[in-house]
Amino acid sequence: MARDRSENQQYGSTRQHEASEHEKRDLFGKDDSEGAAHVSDDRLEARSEAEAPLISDVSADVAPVVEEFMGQAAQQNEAAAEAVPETRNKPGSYISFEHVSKSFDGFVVLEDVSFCVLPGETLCILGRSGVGKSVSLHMLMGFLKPDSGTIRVAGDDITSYDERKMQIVRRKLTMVFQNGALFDSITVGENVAFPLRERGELTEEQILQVVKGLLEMVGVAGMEDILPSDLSTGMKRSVAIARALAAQPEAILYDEPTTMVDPLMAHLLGDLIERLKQQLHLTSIVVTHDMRFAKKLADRVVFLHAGKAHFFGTMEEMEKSDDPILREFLQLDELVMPNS
Ligand SMILES: Nc1ncnc2c1ncn2[C@@H]1O[C@H](COP(=O)(O)OP(=O)(O)OP(=O)(O)O)[C@@H](O)[C@H]1O
Repeated sequence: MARDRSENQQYGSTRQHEASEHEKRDLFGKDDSEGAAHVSDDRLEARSEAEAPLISDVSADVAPVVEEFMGQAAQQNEAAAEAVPETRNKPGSYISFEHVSKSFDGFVVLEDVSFCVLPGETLCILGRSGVGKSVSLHMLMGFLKPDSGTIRVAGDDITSYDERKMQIVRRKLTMVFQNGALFDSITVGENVAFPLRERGELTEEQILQVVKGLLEMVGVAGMEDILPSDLSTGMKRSVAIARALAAQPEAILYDEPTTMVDPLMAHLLGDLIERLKQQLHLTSIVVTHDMRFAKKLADRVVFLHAGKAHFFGTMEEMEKSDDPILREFLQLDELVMPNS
């Protein structure tokens, strides 16, 4: 791995996080529109900082089972990182796009695009509307195929994989869609239990415990019996993250996680994604328009523009760049989202 893992909070730490009264007041003092009304004080308290151990949000009655489940996930992700072959004595990428091109009916969306994501790293894909950010995620998931170029996941060239082989890749790589893509006719609990039941490794009692713990972890405790249609947009995304975690993936792709949620919910989702990265060593790709979100999460960013990967590097490098296209994008963002 590129980064010293000892710096990262290991999953299952016993350090308990307690938000100070001051921190709590700060959170509630912020602009609080639609989604915040659905989030209780208790949930916010335990999740007000990215470094709070995930297990600290889980009830004592289910903590042992959840801790074992998440410990397995963390170990699996470390092993996956080790298994990626090195490239010229450097850590190999977990995900890579190599000279990828994609057109629809002659309309070029991506042309010779290359970027990579190291194991355990978070890459943000940035760019204006219609530049191919979602198309890139859909190609990674195998919903679309590139016209040319190579896409690799966990060291394997998946470019020409058929649906059967892609189903195996999707056990390692899962996507959290903007609308959550939950099954509307079954409850939140059944949605999260779905991947656990498919794997068939846990007893029914353990499944219910893991579901309860995962929902607590993502900030929607006690929502097991609710239908997805009764949840706010932000809560649907939280449940979608819980369902993704239930599948114990090695990497998660997030499509616009902060679109259509209020600033507080965006902050909570950002903290959650950060904690999953630090504590489960999950590799992540986040498509976002939200530069503050990208600054908070990204190890590196790829900026798509006019079909090309116009920039690929750290956020700091992007902000320092005097490239006129990057400057225009960053200035537009400052106009749209002035510092509060
Ligand atoms: N299945 C498809 N068939 C035809 N055109 C498509 C298909 N999927 C995407 N496109 C086109 O590809 C272009 C890029 O779409 P994409 O959804 O990746 O944009 P984006 O960068 O994610 O934009 P936004 O930020 O607005 O979501 C758009 O012009 C879109 O209409």
